[in-house]
Amino acid sequence: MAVNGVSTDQALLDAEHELWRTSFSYIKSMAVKSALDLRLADAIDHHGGAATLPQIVARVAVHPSKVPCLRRLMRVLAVSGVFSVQQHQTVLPAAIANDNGNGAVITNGVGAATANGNGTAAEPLYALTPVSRLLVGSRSLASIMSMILDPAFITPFLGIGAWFEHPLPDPCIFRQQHGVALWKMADKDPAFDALVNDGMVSDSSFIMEIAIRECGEVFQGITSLIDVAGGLGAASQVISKAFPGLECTVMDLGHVIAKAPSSTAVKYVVGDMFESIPPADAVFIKWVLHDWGHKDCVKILKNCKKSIASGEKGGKIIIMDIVVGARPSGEKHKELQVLFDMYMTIVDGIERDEHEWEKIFVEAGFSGYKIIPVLGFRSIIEVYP
Ligand SMILES: C[S@@+](CC[C@H](N)C(=O)[O-])C[C@H]1O[C@@H](n2cnc3c(N)ncnc32)[C@H](O)[C@@H]1O
Repeated sequence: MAVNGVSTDQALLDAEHELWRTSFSYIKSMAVKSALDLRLADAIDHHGGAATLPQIVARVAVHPSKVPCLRRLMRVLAVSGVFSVQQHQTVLPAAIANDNGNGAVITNGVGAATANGNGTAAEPLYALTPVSRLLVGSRSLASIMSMILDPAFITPFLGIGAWFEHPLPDPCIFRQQHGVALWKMADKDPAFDALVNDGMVSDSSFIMEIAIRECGEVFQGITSLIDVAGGLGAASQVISKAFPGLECTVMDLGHVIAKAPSSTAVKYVVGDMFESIPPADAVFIKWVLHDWGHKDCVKILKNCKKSIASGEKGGKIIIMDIVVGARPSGEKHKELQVLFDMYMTIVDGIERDEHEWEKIFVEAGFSGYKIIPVLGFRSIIEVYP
């Protein structure tokens, strides 16, 4: 707060606090990355969803010399809401119990325990929260988070200041950093390809089950669906299970389709969405258009329109992507949507508001659209020819 135009000390300290918090946000990201690398959530899950530090240490690959530091990592993850922490009475080894009988904090090698003088101590108990529950089990988001936090995806952002300052020839910061476009790198480097594809599978497996529950009606009444740039087809696998009568085909680049699962109800075809898209009643296109600029999106959607023109029923495009500010939950998700928009500079992509989407649809020759904002920070958009 300012008094006569001069900030009070409290206002200065509050502002300093915010500046540090924002500048230190990357420590939270790196703590999540450590949790993923060490599989901390799995270790806690193994103990029924809550575990002491010694129990966690017994299940993760932490070097003994780093064990004392793990408590500090757990504390960051706890203040970030990834885990919760409670005190838990534990019987102390005799040497420790005798060492300190006055309730002072002592360290037993893996964390801080408070001795209470009767041979027991309050040992922190770390528990899974709704956030870390998303990192365990069959619908885990661990792979997509590992992808986002991989050095290949982080390092381009270290040069973002210079990217803004200079008229660099390349609008794409990934290519600027790595000398090759993301999808080209995926083609050439199998480990990177697996990182991307597995990440996408984890995201699709998670969000598509919710999509089917929240707005499954968008897939009703169509008999064939082409999942454009569908990766390894996790989204189509979920759709196909929910609608067994619906013939689902995934189209993607050759190096992706080569790794697609075989013997499933879903078909896979190699194709380039900038060239042509096989005919179907409806096109599904998830988390693709935000990778591309306006002109490229118009081109892709024109090809989508040609695909459904030859289909018999349905005749629509089903887009899953962010619509920045889409109501009713626009304000709640605005921060994440804006962060995503900045993030998409990695491939010279963009997150669009309704107006920007509409311009693309009109230019691609579509007559109408409907935004269904029921997927958290993302929406489904139905687009009609
Ligand atoms: C962000 S991923 C999305 C994958 C999938 N739709 C999902 O959400 O899980 C983008 C996909 O676009 C594919 N892709 C890139 N360029 C393509 C092109 N020209 N034609 C077809 N697919 C392409 C990539 O191989 C990758 O699988």
